Amino acid sequence: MASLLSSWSSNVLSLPVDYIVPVERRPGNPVSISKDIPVIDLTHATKNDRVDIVQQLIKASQDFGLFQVINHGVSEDLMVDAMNVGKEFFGLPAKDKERLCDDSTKFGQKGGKLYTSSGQYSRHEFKYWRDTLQHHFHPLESYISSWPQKPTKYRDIIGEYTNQVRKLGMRIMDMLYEGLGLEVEDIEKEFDKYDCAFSINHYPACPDPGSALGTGRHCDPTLITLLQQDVYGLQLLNDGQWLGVEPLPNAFVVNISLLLEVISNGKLKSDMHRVVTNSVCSRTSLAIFVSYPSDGIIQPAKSLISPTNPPLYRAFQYKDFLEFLFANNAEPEAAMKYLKL
Ligand SMILES: O=C(O)CCC(=O)C(=O)O
Ligand SMILES: [Fe+2]
Repeated sequence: MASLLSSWSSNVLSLPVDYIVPVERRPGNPVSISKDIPVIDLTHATKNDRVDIVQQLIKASQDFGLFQVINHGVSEDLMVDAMNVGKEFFGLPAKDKERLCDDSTKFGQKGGKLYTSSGQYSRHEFKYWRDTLQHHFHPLESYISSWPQKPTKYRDIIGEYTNQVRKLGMRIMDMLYEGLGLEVEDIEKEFDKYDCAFSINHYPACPDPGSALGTGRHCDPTLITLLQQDVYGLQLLNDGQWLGVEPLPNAFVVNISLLLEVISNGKLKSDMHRVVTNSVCSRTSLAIFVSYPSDGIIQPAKSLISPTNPPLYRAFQYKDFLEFLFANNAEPEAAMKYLKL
């Protein structure tokens, strides 16, 4: 297993050659922060304004495949604590982290992963400038004992954070289904079937941001992803143009992901995004991925299909799709070819 970037990157003055991205994949001209990406206030989402908010969510999902939400109900203090604990984790001495990179630890056996660059380190022709800690969290009692023990507050804070953000994800899914006209009897029951994962991504300051990437362009293979970010770096491809996603205090970025594009039969679009680095400071992001269990069958919702609205995507078992993505380096074009009829 390759050594974590956060254990050595502060000792290098120039970008190691295996991190140099081919010219056509480099960040290119500076991308400015877009003021067009919708920021949706959920304050009154349970009251009279709900219909209006649902419409805003659907429109943003169609126009950008990405939006931000504010006044979402997740405690702001908790957001600060979770971000701090994520930073502290990557600031730990190398020996405390590298232990978790070994799959044979309790952490690895429970499906937790700590890796550098991407889950496919050895297969990539170049490396990404990032480290990631990822693990499951629901139901909490099944996973918490395998989570990192350092920082000492990690389990308490991330346990409560994932619980609250999962609930927010559930509310957003509920509203998106409502906007699509999909009947879901009991979102809480439905959501209990959903598989959720949590990631902390850490992108140290980079000696040559123009030649490197934090995360390559991709669409998430989930239903939705909720993301908290502290420093600029996330970019969204919209109408062939990269747009910068503004880091807003106390906001969550919500990505519409591939499974929701399929279920909505293309009514909602998954967004393609990437992460660029900077030379001044590190960047940390916290992500909650909401998706199906791997044995689930994904297909366009029956109620959205009619003779005039034929299915545009095929039915597939989620785990087959994940295997396909793995074999194809998560290339967005290959993913679309797999999904579309
Ligand atoms: O760090 C970010 O802002 C985004 C990371 C990401 O796209 C992912 O983990 O899927
Ligand atoms: Fe992503």
